Amino acid sequence: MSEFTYPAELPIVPMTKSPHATVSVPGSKSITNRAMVLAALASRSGPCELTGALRSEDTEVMVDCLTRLGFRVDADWPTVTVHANTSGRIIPAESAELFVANSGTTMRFVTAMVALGHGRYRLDGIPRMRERPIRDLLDALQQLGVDAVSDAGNGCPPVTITTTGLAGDTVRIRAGLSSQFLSGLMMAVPFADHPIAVQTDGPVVSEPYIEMTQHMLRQWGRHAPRYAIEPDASAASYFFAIPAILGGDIAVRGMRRDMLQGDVKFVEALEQMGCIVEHTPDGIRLAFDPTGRTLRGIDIDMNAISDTVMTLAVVALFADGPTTIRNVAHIRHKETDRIAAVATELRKLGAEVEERDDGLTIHPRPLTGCAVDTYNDHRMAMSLALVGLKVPGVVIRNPGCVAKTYPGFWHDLEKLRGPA
Ligand SMILES: O=C(O)C1=C[C@@H](OP(=O)(O)O)[C@@H](O)[C@H](O)C1
Ligand SMILES: C=C(OP(=O)(O)O)C(=O)O
Repeated sequence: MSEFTYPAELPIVPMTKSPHATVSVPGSKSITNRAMVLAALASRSGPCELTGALRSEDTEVMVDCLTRLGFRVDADWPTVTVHANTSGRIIPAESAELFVANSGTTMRFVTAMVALGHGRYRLDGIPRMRERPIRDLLDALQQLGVDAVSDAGNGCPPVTITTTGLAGDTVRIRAGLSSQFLSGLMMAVPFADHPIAVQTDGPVVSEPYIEMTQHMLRQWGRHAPRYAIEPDASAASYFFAIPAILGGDIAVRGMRRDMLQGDVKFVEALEQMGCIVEHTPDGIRLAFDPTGRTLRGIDIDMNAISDTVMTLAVVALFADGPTTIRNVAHIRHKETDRIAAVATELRKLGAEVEERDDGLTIHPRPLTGCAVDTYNDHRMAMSLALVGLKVPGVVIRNPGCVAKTYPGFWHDLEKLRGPA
């Protein structure tokens, strides 16, 4: 991402006034990457123009993968056009070497997608991607007659998919480590040349993403000539958290309670802590008036909205009692082990944190600013920055890691301060 460059360390300057602002966030990563996959798979029926797409590392690797697979994709961000596929094959290329950096959606969705093709495809990513699970998806593809293997034999990328298309009429898949295995399979099977029933085996994490996939498949039908992408609800969580910490109010344009992204429910967690949520025709406004009151600590199951765990953990530092976050064991397999990472960094800032296999309890304590590590995790960086808006001396290491889903984050945060 050449548009934004950041130093190795970014000191966060506290905000001296409570903000009163309306902000816009970029398009949803999850919807952008699903829309590109569906547009490509449906492109034998015609082209598709996506509007409001997110430009970030996770979506640029998706464009690159589709291009290497022989699809014609023009990215004129935030508009992406997937041209008609006239190759006569569902996956135009018969072989490809694909690199997904650390994009879980791209790795899992494209692995399922290429299984529809005829040929041999290899997918790899950065070292952390080589530690992120994919075995359950490979097992499902094997049931459908595909030679789908983890090259190192450890159930993680790189993966090699050798295929002549999907065979069989039923498949069972586990999605207890990541819902992306199931979403990827659900997007691929409707494009097989015969019906295939998908069944789940055991619990499914991050359920709202499955609903998103189902909903988008219905919206697509055989082919969608145009598709508008919602703004990113996970990105909005950082802005909603600011008035919870500093008082004031922030509205995020385009947020709606009925949007496709489950993470819009993050505002309900803040509401439980004592914030006021207002739904307007333009978006959602979050307000908190700290005069004469404090934020309440809460006990919450965040399985459905786990990308916002770190945002909530940071807000919890400023509550009047402990906050317990439960049922998110799967976030140990994301950009980093997020339970361990957030516990370590919040302790550095002075909080008392109890870490469990599937969550954590944060006990607010007096905080002292310091340099914090972000583990090359965009959400660690964006969440920890919020501490620095209140506590002097917070320095974010490797702030550039926000490029994974929100390259303009630091710029948008700065805009909140208004003219100097
Ligand atoms: O399907 C998706 O778009 C996503 C699903 C979630 O992953 P898991 O299912 O691995 O929890 C989420 O964390 C990720 O950011 C995006
Ligand atoms: C977990 C995330 O991404 P992914 O799994 O798509 O890499 C995220 O964006 O927080």
